Amino acid sequence: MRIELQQVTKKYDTCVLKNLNLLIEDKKAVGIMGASGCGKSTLLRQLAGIEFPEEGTIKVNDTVVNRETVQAYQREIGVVFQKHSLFPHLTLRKNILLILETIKRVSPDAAELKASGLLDQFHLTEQADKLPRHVSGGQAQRASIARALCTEPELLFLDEPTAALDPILTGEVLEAITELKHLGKDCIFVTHEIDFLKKFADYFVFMDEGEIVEHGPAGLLESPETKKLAAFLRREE
Ligand SMILES: Nc1ncnc2c1ncn2[C@@H]1O[C@H](COP(=O)(O)OP(=O)(O)OP(=O)(O)O)[C@@H](O)[C@H]1O
Repeated sequence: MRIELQQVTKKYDTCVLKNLNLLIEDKKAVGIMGASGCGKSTLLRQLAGIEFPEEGTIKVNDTVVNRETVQAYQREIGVVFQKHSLFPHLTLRKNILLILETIKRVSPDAAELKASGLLDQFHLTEQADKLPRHVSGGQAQRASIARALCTEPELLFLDEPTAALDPILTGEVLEAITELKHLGKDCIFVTHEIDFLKKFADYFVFMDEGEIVEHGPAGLLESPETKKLAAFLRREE
């Protein structure tokens, strides 16, 4: 994937992203890390076109992400949030079928086949016909990942997908995320799971108070240049 940020500024009550500049090329899995409240999820939302910055330009692969391009762009990406975003009144299977039939406009038979394949891949066959509230948080989150994949996006955004889970379910979901790599999907991943990130990501972005303090490939975590990143990594150990 290729990500380019030029002078990106996002304000709510205060300035949350402060003049971000970044160029990442030819990476498969980018991890965004930093202390709570530093702006990681806000950056991810701008990259996914869920919100737009007040200033600056965001380019992901060949698309300048803005209000004009966002509709087509969002058909090409998948997003998984902290808490699963499944429709509560639909079974796991129907959550996937709905997306396939309405967004991808595939025939009911083809949709059934695709949904069953994805549910099987994420070890959810036994839960396929249950409602989200009748499965575990980890299973629901795995179903969210399966649903995000059903439109066959090349690029997936994951915003702390394990934040709401206990350690066992976290392990389960992280395993499912590892699958994404085998599937050849590009991922942009916000997480507190630094150990997992070390194994998963091939590029790291470290943020602090709305700024990108350091970014680079794996060596970044072994020999941080700034005291801020060194301190952050010590705290996370
Ligand atoms: N919709 C919003 N309206 C107002 N302020 C917001 C909004 N979303 C985020 N913020 C504020 O922006 C700052 C950055 O939040 P963000 O969620 O991006 O941080 P984060 O690094 O992802 O944090 P965490 O790791 O705790 O999820 C915080 O101070 C937060 O309170």
